[in-house]
Amino acid sequence: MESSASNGYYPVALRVAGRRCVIAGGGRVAERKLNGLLEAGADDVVLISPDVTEAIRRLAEEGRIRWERRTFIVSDLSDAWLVVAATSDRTLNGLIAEEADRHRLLANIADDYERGSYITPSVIRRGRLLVSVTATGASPAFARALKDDLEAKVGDRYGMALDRLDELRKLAQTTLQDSQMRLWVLRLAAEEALSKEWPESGGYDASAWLKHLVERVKGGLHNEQHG
Ligand SMILES: C[C@@]1(CC(=O)O)C2=NC(=C\c3[nH]c(c(CCC(=O)O)c3CC(=O)O)Cc3[nH]c(c(CC(=O)O)c3CCC(=O)O)/C=C3\N/C(=C\2)[C@@H](CCC(=O)O)[C@]3(C)CC(=O)O)/[C@H]1CCC(=O)O
Ligand SMILES: NC(=O)c1ccc[n+]([C@@H]2O[C@H](COP(=O)([O-])OP(=O)(O)OC[C@H]3O[C@@H](n4cnc5c(N)ncnc54)[C@H](O)[C@@H]3O)[C@@H](O)[C@H]2O)c1
Repeated sequence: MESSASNGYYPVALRVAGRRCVIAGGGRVAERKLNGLLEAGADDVVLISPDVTEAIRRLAEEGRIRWERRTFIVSDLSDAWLVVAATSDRTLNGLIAEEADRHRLLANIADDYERGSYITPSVIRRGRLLVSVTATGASPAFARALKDDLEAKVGDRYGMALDRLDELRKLAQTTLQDSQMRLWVLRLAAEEALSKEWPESGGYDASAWLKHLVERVKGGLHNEQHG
């Protein structure tokens, strides 16, 4: 198989805030998946397990999640949008996989990932930037090691650059009517932002940057026409 051939996974970034996420199980794996959901802004998490780790117990006490101290039942899926099956009961995890498909829910099955509809990548977050790495089940340890390696290369400055690009893009959308010009300007801005060392504070002016980019694009067009 060619290395570029499909590995059977379609990457997405999910908006979990305001959507019910149900976790079955309260061990080490459930805790890791829970932390991932909370980092992503999940605010309606129900975790069902007769016992939980210390960290999960604390999150429940703080009101960040709802912990139901009992065994999981299939009807727990009825209000769910996403489910994580992370119990030590293989039969139950398999049943959750089947029921999740019947209910058209996104499901992560921790002990048998091929039965679930999604797997969890290893992630780097820098403000608006989200880099996610997955070895699609071949080696979770490799996904983590590659993420650690990339982490050193993806600096905090990317987060700041994206805040500025966001501001610039909004300004360009309201002030540049010519869509071709807008496209060139935004592509050039992205290139500049990637290579630029931004000053930590001050010295940033979206209008001035936009003006400079428009001039660069016009300069390039001028050269193309006369070159
Ligand atoms: C990335 C990460 C995200 C997260 O969990 O948040 C994640 N596993 C992480 C760590 C990790 N997990 C395991 C080890 C031990 C070493 C090893 O086995 O390699 C380590 C390493 C460690 O702990 O350092 C054991 C393990 N994992 C799975 C199984 C069951 C199976 O294969 O069926 C078993 C065997 C259980 C057993 O033997 O009993 C399954 C999955 N684990 C996945 C994700 C999904 C695909 C990942 C991919 O390939 O990209 C997938 C398929 C489904 C899913 O869970 O979504 C997170 C690192 C987060 C970070 O730190 O950045
Ligand atoms: N996907 C991954 O990243 C990954 C990594 C390691 C292990 N695993 C697998 O994930 C599973 C969980 O691993 P762990 O280390 O968290 O195990 P664990 O034994 O620490 O935790 C299991 C949890 O399941 C709960 N549980 C058991 N039966 C239940 C039921 N009927 N209803 C609700 N909760 C129930 C227990 O109370 C406990 O909290 C195992 O099958 C393991 O092989 C997956």
